[in-house]
Amino acid sequence: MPTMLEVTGLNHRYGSGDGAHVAVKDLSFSVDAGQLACIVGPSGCGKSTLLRCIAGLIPPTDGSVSLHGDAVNGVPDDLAVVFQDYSRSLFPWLTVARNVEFPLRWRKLGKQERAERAQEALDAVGLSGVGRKFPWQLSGGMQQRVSIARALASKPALLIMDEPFASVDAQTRFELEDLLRRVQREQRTTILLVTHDIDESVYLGDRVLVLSKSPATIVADLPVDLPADRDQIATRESAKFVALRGEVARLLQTVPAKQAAPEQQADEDVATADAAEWTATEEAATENAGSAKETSH
Ligand SMILES: Nc1ncnc2c1ncn2[C@@H]1O[C@H](COP(=O)(O)OP(=O)(O)OP(=O)(O)O)[C@@H](O)[C@H]1O
Repeated sequence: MPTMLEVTGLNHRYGSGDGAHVAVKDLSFSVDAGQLACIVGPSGCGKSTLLRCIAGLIPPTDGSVSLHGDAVNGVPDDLAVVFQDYSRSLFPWLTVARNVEFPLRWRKLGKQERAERAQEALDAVGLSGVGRKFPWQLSGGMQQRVSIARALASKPALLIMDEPFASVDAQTRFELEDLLRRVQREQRTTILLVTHDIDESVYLGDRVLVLSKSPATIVADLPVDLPADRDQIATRESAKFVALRGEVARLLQTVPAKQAAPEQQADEDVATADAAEWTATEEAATENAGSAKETSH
């Protein structure tokens, strides 16, 4: 598969002098066309900064980003972003169909084609009949589907997602994860998705990039060797899934420490506690599996 995204020697520093904060350090990776790469890292490590640099929203202090071989300087036309907060990303005064069509206004497309593209995107996310409603008439999960439809309607070369399912309930989250994997495979969309959720990164990803504590750098790039067809119950119970999520948790638990501001250290402690909890769960699961095997003998 050709390379869609290439990040080379990326650095980003906020401010200068004594008050400077290095958020991203010497970060390099690439994503192949059609791949879904998940990024997981401790809270405050620099994930959003990395995404902003990749999306061309802020220029990196050093290093480069290229999309299908073209250097990114400013937001590329063929890039779409889905944020966590769907309620602030949709226009409440526009219908769902108009929201989905909105970014297409800057494309050289006729009115009819814009409407067709919007309908196709709504069909793809299972919202065929709601084009005439307003976002506030929909549930949170449906609103996030509209955001995804809007991103897909522009047929982006790269879809960037920043914690897209963090604001919905667990059941809706599962549905949206399955929807995303289905749409990604059907449309061969290249996706870079940031999540705090270790399980989600393994369930969704073709690979998982694990970041260090701040400043963000890559500590591991793990291929997810799970079948392409995933199931919320069977996949999460499989030995491969449990092993991978344990590996990610361990990596997050042992990422190198650094001098952190007290409030940032508190956030990092929460992320590390989460990772420790997963490792403990995994050990318990492994022990249970072991005793189950022993019992069956
Ligand atoms: N505009 C800014 N000016 C100065 N410092 C900033 C700015 N934006 C972010 N930072 C700092 O850069 C570091 C990384 O922030 P960033 O938001 O990229 O992390 P994150 O991993 O996305 O955080 P979270 O997991 O909480 O979403 C943090 O210490 C943050 O305080």
